[in-house]
Amino acid sequence: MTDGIRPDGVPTAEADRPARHAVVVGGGLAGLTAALSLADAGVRVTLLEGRPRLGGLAFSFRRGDLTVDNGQHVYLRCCTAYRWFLDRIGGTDLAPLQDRLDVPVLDAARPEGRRLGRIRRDALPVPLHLGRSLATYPHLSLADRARVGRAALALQALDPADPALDERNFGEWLAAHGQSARAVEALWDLVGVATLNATASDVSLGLAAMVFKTGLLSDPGAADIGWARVPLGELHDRLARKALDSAGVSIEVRTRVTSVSKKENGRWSVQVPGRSLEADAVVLAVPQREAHALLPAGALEAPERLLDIDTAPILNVHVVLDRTVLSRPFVAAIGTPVQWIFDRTHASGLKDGQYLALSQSAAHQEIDTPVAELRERYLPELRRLLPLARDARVRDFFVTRERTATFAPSPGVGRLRPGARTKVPGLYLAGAWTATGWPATMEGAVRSGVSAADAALSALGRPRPSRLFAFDEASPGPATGDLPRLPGRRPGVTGAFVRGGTR
Ligand SMILES: Cc1cc2nc3c(=O)[nH]c(=O)nc-3n(C[C@H](O)[C@H](O)[C@H](O)COP(=O)(O)OP(=O)(O)OC[C@H]3O[C@@H](n4cnc5c(N)ncnc54)[C@H](O)[C@@H]3O)c2cc1C
Repeated sequence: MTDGIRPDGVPTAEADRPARHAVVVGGGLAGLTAALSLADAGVRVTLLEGRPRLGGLAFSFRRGDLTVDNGQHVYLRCCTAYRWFLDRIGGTDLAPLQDRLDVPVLDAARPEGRRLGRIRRDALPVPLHLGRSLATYPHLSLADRARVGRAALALQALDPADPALDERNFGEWLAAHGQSARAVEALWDLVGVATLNATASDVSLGLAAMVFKTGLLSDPGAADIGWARVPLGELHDRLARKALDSAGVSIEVRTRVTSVSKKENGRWSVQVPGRSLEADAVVLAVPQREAHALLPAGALEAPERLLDIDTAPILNVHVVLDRTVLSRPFVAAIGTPVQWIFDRTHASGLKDGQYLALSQSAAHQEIDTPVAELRERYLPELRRLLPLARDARVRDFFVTRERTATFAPSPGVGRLRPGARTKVPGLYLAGAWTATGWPATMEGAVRSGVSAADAALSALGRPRPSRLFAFDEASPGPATGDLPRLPGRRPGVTGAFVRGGTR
């Protein structure tokens, strides 16, 4: 008998003894969620993070008087787990959602005055909620608009959990469904590159179907956009730390875990420089390469698969100007290398002028380009897109580069992503790269943390805390085992809107 669990999976009296200790490795959103969830269930939790701060890939830093996010982050109304997380840490009001989806899209190639298109929704049921917006979208021809409508209906009929779809290529599927290069640029990639961090030709059809069905074709309000009106660090570091503290989690930053091993007494030993911690359960909430390095032998059937999960970069170009040149909180762009522009002025603490962040996803070509070259490329584009920028003085220009921002959503990636449970009792995996059914997002990270906590709690014989995020009953939640997902089982997605309260 191991870890207080009989072979038939029933917790023993041993498992019920108080103050079981769990160590969570990694203080990104997955680890924060796992730690909070375990502590809420009465488990004694230690959270170990290698960096000096919490928040993982979604963090802030200071640059002079500015507080800068490493990269613009948004979420959607359908991101019910991330919304639960915001609520749990007391951050909901600091990262509100739009009342209704409204994305201004500027086409730099069109004459000034005729550049603006809008992707908006109205209150009609799906798919009619986007019908009016599509019918009047100026960046597509009439014929393209009709073909987009037909492709959307075909997409709606796909089952994203079908493993065969994961092997197929979204770009090829779009071409086979009559989508022109223009439709891909002005619509499918406009949304897909920002959410999946890859262009359609590099994306698994299963993941693309998941994103478009969940965001645009499931519930009228599903794609309403939310973003932090404060620096990310305010949410994912300060408020998360406060919530962890009051839940009794012991937090150690600047503490890098070097190995994890099972002891003869059945407990776990977690090695950090100079000492080791003993635990009944360990959650590895670190990126896939780090997880591979820390996994003890036999923990996964094919651990080398983790190394085949590729990564994709995101570049953010930050421009501080002496005046306001963009009157909206954000715009998307086509006909230019610029992808999305966000107004960061208020969140950064800038007192006068305007601070814009250009969020450049799937930035393989530019991730190592020198700042001076990026400046030469992006300032003229900004001036081309935003007429008021032409007379503005640039006060500061800098870039942030995240080389491994997300896992690459390539065809076939689904079979590489393990669930929360490993083959060794007491050791669990979390991270946006695990088998959540979602692309690499804050939502996926939180869902993975909940799944890992669920798996650990059932092994420790602890009841699930009532305040823990509930995967919808119609969809049992992400796969927790190291097993291939079954056709027809879309974990945590089909019912994702039920709690969302859309309007
Ligand atoms: C620029 C950028 C823009 C993005 N935009 C969006 C967006 O708009 N919307 C969205 O939903 N998502 C977005 N994402 C993705 C999102 O940030 C991630 O999917 C999510 O934050 C991943 O969380 P995680 O906990 O799985 O992993 P991570 O954040 O990578 O956390 C892992 C943690 O483990 C720590 N660690 C690693 N090894 C060890 C060790 N040995 N010991 C101790 N600690 C260790 C790391 O320091 C890190 O803090 C973006 C990401 C980037 C980089």
